Parts: sequence; C-alpha cells; structure tokens
Amino acid sequence: MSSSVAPSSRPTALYGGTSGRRVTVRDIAAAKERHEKWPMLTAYDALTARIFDEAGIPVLLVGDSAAMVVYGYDSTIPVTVDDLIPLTAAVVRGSKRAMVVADLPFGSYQTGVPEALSAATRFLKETGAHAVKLEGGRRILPQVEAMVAAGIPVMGHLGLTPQSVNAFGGYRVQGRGQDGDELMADAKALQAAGAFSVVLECVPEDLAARVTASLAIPTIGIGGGNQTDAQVLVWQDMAGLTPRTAKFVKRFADMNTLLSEAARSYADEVVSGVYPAPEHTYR
Ligand SMILES: Nc1nc(=O)c2c([nH]1)NC[C@@H]1CN(c3ccc(C(=O)N[C@@H](CCC(=O)O)C(=O)O)cc3)CN21
Ligand SMILES: CC(C)C(=O)C(=O)O
Ligand SMILES: [Mg+2]
Repeated sequence: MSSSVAPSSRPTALYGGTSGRRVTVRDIAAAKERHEKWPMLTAYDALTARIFDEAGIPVLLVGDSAAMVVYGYDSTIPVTVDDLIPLTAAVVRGSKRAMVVADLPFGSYQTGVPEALSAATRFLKETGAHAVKLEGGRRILPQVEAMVAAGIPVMGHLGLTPQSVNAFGGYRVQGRGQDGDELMADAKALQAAGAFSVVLECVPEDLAARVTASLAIPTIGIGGGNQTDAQVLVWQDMAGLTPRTAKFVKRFADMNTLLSEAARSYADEVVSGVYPAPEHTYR
C-alpha cells in the first residue's frame, strides 16, 4: 500500500477500519452487525476508480450498465464478458482499498453452471476482481452455489433486473403486492446459497426494509428507499453526467454542464488562438 494516497477526510467506517488493505467480504458482513450504512458506486476506468477509492467508497461495481454509459447501447443486453474484462481490470488497477465486484453480463451465466463458473473465473483470473454479481433468484441458485463452492464471493441482484428488460416490458418498479413475497423468497434463497450481499433495485421501500430486516447479509438499494444497508448508483447518474435519469437518482454534481462548458471554452480558445498560450509552449 502506498502512503502517498491521502485518506478520505471522512471515510465510511467500513472503509476507514480496514487500515490500508482491500475491503473484504468479512468487513462487509461486520458492517451489517454494526448497523453501518455504506456507499457503492459503479466504475469503468482507472481514473474514476482511483477518485472513488480515495473518496472512501468501499465497494466498486463494474456494472454491465457499461453497455449503456460506456458503449452506447440502449440496454444492458448486448454487452459481453470480453467487453467488460478490460474495464474491470482497469478498475482493479486504479483502486487500492475498494473491493471490486464484476457484474456478469447477460448470457454468461443463465445458460448453465459450467458457463457461469467459467465466466466468473475469467473475471477473477484476468482482472483481479474480488467478487461477481449476477441477476436473479431461485432460478440461478445452482450457479450461485457452484460459485460459492469454488470460493467466489457472489453478490445477488433482485427486483428490477435490467437483463430481463424484455420480459418486464420496460424498466418498471418490481415487487409490488404478491410479487414482494416472491422477492423475499428469492432473497432468502440467495442468502442460503451463500451470497454475501444482495442488490435490491427499484422496489417499494417497505419491501426493501422487510428484506433488509429478514437477512443477515447486507442489502444494497438502488431505488429501494432509505432502509437498506447500503446504496449503489451508476456514477454518471450520481455526478449528473447522464442527461435523463430515473426517479431514484440524486445528482450530487452537474458534470454534464461542467464538461460541456469546458469543451466549449476549449473550442473557443483554439478557434480564437488564445490557447495554447506561451506557458503551454516549449522553447
Ligand atoms: N445510467 C444508468 N443508470 C442506471 O441506474 C441503470 C442503467 N444506466 N442501465 C441499466 C439499468 C437500467 N436502470 C433503470 C432505467 C430506467 C428506470 C426508470 O426509468 N424507472 C422509472 C420507474 C417507472 C415505474 O414507476 O415503474 C422511473 O420513472 O424512475 C429505472 C432503472 C437502472 N440501470
Ligand atoms: C446499478 C447496478 C446495481 C448495476 O447492476 C449496474 O450498474 O450494472
Ligand atoms: Mg448490472
């Protein structure tokens, strides 16, 4: 570990307590026992991974949302393991203390246990990621059990699972009414299969609160209200870079305006000859 990295001025307790080493699944389990809330962000490159790591974000997710925010597709369906591996490796290289979770893309684990194991092992071997995430409940339990048996930490993902957008008919709130009981059963099954945490996306807050209270493993909310153990956002949503976002997003900065104004100023100064100035010029 490098001592040149300034620690966050106000690290999360989870992150601050790991004294320079990577956050582990045991740290995350301990945080739930201490009733500590913690933040997760997505990251897709080394520079942002370093910024979030140094800001005290204890867990970084290389989301298959890269399909949309990096690759420009209109859903997460097209992105592949080969697309995500270089991004995941960059996030591992850019971070020092965060646990890095690799999101398994559509098609890499639904087809069976051997396929799921080979996708997950590729991420751990070729990128240095510390855990994997996959979408679904009881239907993918054999895959979760096989990964856990192989020593791969697994993060579950229930509710609005975007890889099922075609089955849902759009990005809609999940788990209302009777569906909530099914989601609860899926969450308990994932925990029993050995998952170390579970993302709850776009579900009513009372359901997210009940699941959080019923599980020993932490829940990570995104559009699940304030009662989950952790929260996650796509970083470009959090930073106000994406133009349109879901209701659950809070924009903590306006990077869209900031970056747009920077690009316009740069363009103006090149056109007018103001940039580069003498101080940017070799002699
Ligand atoms: N930039 C980005 N942020 C995300 O959070 C995200 C992605 N991309 N890509 C993959 C999925 C897709 N996600 C989405 C996309 C849209 C809504 C959305 O518009 N939801 C409606 C809910 C409508 C209802 O009431 O059922 C909303 O108005 O918030 C939610 C999650 C979350 N994920
Ligand atoms: C939003 C999170 C949970 C995700 O799965 C992703 O970014 O792909
Ligand atoms: Mg995802």
